[in-house]
Amino acid sequence: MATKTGQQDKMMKVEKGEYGYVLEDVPHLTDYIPDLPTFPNPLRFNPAYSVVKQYFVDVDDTVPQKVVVHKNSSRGIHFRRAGPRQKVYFDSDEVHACIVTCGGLCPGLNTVIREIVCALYNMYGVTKVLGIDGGYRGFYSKNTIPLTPKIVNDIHKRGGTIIGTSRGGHDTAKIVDSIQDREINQVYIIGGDGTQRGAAVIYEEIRRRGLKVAVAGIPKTIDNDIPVIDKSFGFDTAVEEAQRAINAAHVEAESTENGIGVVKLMGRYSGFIAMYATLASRDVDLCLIPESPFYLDGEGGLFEYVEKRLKEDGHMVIVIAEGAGQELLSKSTVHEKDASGNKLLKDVGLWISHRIKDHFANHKMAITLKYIDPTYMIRAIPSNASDNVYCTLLAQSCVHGAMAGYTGYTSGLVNGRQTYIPFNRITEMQNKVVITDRMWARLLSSTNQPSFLGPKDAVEVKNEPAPSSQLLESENCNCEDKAAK
Ligand SMILES: Nc1ncnc2c1ncn2[C@@H]1O[C@H](COP(=O)(O)OP(=O)(O)O)[C@@H](O)[C@H]1O
Ligand SMILES: O=P(O)(O)OC[C@H]1O[C@](O)(COP(=O)(O)O)[C@@H](O)[C@@H]1O
Ligand SMILES: [Mg+2]
Repeated sequence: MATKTGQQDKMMKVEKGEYGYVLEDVPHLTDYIPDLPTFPNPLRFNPAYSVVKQYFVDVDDTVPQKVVVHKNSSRGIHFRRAGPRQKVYFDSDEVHACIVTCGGLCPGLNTVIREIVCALYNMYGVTKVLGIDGGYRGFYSKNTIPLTPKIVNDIHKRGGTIIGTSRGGHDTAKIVDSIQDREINQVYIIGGDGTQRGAAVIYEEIRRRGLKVAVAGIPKTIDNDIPVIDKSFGFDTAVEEAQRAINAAHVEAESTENGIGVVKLMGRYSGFIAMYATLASRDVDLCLIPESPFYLDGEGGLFEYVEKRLKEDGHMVIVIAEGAGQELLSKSTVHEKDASGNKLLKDVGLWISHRIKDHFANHKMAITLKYIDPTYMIRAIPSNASDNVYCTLLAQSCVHGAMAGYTGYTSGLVNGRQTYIPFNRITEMQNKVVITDRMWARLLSSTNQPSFLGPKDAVEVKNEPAPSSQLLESENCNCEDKAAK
């Protein structure tokens, strides 16, 4: 995985305070363009917002990364609180914004686009907003789409992204040339870990050229593998939609003798969708994710467990994340890659279905197995009600930040508060299910599945340093170690 570039290291803004307080701050246009003029925030006169007490965020407001503390804990890492500021660094007439969506689809993309456009128009009186057609490469190879509140009015009811998306094709110099040529001064970039890495280098190049252009990211991925943030938008919608496939698998399985329903869900490197869909459903007997290796044959293996379940219940449901068990499918360490450099996966759902069928055929036990692959159906849909609200807050926070002159940040929810997070914190690692955490233990206890760990493996896994995961209890978060450094 790519990590911090030398440039990013140099540009990190870290401020320390009393009792171990650390602010991992985001860049501001005035860091490299001194004496920029400021303007009073037009929201002062907005009838909807002017009645709110303390509507503007205090310049010193920050949000802690870790909220579970002990009496003597140090205060730890904080991020700048998102929201409107008293002063803005762009005159409304001067703003020329653009929006781009990159990477795989995710429910809520259209809602985020809609709400960025509406926030710019309705809150800040901005009237020039462009959609970049088809992801990063659209900056230099395609036409743009003018975006107005009228054009985006109904788009949140549709899946996908009205401005298109793509993988690959990131040429930083050409993208920044295009931003300069079109006189764009606010760039809103919606995408996952790859996209945010791309945004970080675009920001660096813009800063190198000394341009007054704010670069703001909004994290997107249904895999929910972006670190630091509580969860990514669209994740809830995807988990909800996955229930339909699991229900179908359960109905098919329990309607026949020794019925097995297998459902494959997305999750390239992390099993959050599979884990949450399983926990929500209660009909799942076995959930397999990339973070938890498993084996098929012998004592404590998958076949033994399937046989036990069939003998006890007469049917079972298996949920498998697409990235699970890839090492069993192919011993090769050379993988095909997509245009963005992501590993292309083999179909583990089909593979496991065949292996289970072969096993029971060899053991002369009749089973009926149905394999359901709803992969793209759970992401090519509009976002649900709660994701819609979440997308709105993310989009508005992102716009407030750019208007206030912040740049080089991703907007994200941290412990229920909107924040601005420096790009490097989003791109330096990936969020994963922690299999020594309580959430995975809850799953094991709800499915009754084996952990596939012998006593020796269990001790080893327990002793491994735990990666940080915002969806999980914070004692497994390694943020404190970082703050202490
Ligand atoms: N390390 C990187 N540096 C610059 N651009 C990148 C990097 N990784 C990915 N990108 C660009 O980001 C875009 C989306 O990346 P991708 O991995 O497909 O999706 P996601 O952002 O959802 O993870 C692509 O256009 C890709 O070229
Ligand atoms: O077929 P595609 O479009 O490459 O998408 C497949 C991948 O997209 C994802 O849904 C999410 O990936 P990104 O977050 O990188 O966009 C993965 O779970 C899945 O492996
Ligand atoms: Mg990705």
